Amino acid sequence: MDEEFVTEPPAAPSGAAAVFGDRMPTAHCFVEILADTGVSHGLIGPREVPRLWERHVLNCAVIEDAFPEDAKLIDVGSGAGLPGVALAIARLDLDVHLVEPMQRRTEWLTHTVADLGLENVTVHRGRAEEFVGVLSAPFVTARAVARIGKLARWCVPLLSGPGTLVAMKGRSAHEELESDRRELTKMGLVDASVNEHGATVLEEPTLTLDLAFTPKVRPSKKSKRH
Ligand SMILES: C[S@@+](CC[C@H](N)C(=O)[O-])C[C@H]1O[C@@H](n2cnc3c(N)ncnc32)[C@H](O)[C@@H]1O
Repeated sequence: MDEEFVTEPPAAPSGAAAVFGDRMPTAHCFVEILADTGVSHGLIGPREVPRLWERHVLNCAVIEDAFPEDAKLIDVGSGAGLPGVALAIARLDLDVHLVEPMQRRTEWLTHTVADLGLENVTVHRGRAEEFVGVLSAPFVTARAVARIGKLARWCVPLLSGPGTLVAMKGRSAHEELESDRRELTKMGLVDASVNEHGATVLEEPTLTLDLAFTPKVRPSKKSKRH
C-alpha cells in the first residue's frame, strides 16, 4: 500500500514573523510552492512538508544575520532555493545569485522567483566550478552540498578577493573544520568560526561554519625578482 503524506502546507511557527517581518506573506507563498510543485517536481521530499518552516525556510532565513546590508552573495547548489530564496525573501537588500547545475531545478527556481516577485535574485545554471572568473561575490553560502574541504574548493574561487564562505552545517561543523583545516589553510583560510543562528525562534538553532579567506595571489615573475 502507498504511504500517505501530508500535502497541506504547515502553519507558520510564531517565531517566523520575527525573522520575516512584513515579508511574511511572501514567505507563506514560498512554503506553499515548496509543498506543491517543490514536492511534485522532486525538489523536496514529501516527508518534509510538515516541517517546511522549521527545518527548511525558517532554518535557512535565520542565517541572514551573517550578511551586512546590501551584500552580494552566491548560493551554491541551491536546489529548492535553500538557503538563497529564503534569504532573499527575508532581506530585500541582499543581491542573491543561485547557482544550480540541474536544468529541472533551475527551471523550477526561475518560475518560483518570478511567482514570488523577487527582483533581488538571479538564477544561474551550471556547476560552481564553471563560474570561476564569471561570477564572484564577497559571500558564498551553501547547504547540504559537500563536506567543507570539497565545498571550499568549489566556492573559494568565487570569492571576489577577501571574503567569507558561510556553510550551513549540522553537528558535524566542528569535526569537518578540524579534519579539513590543513586543506582550508592552503586555500587561504584566515579565520574560522562555528556560529549559531535563530536560537530565539527555533527549537534547534541553525549552525554555520563561517570561513574567512584571503585567496592566495601568486607573485608575478617581475615581483619575484625583487
Ligand atoms: C542535497 S542538494 C541541497 C539543495 C539545497 N541547498 C538544500 O539545502 O535543500 C545538493 C545540490 O547541490 C547541487 N550541486 C552538486 N554539485 C554541485 C556543484 N559542483 N556546483 C553547484 N551545485 C552543485 C545539486 O544539483 C543539488 O541541487
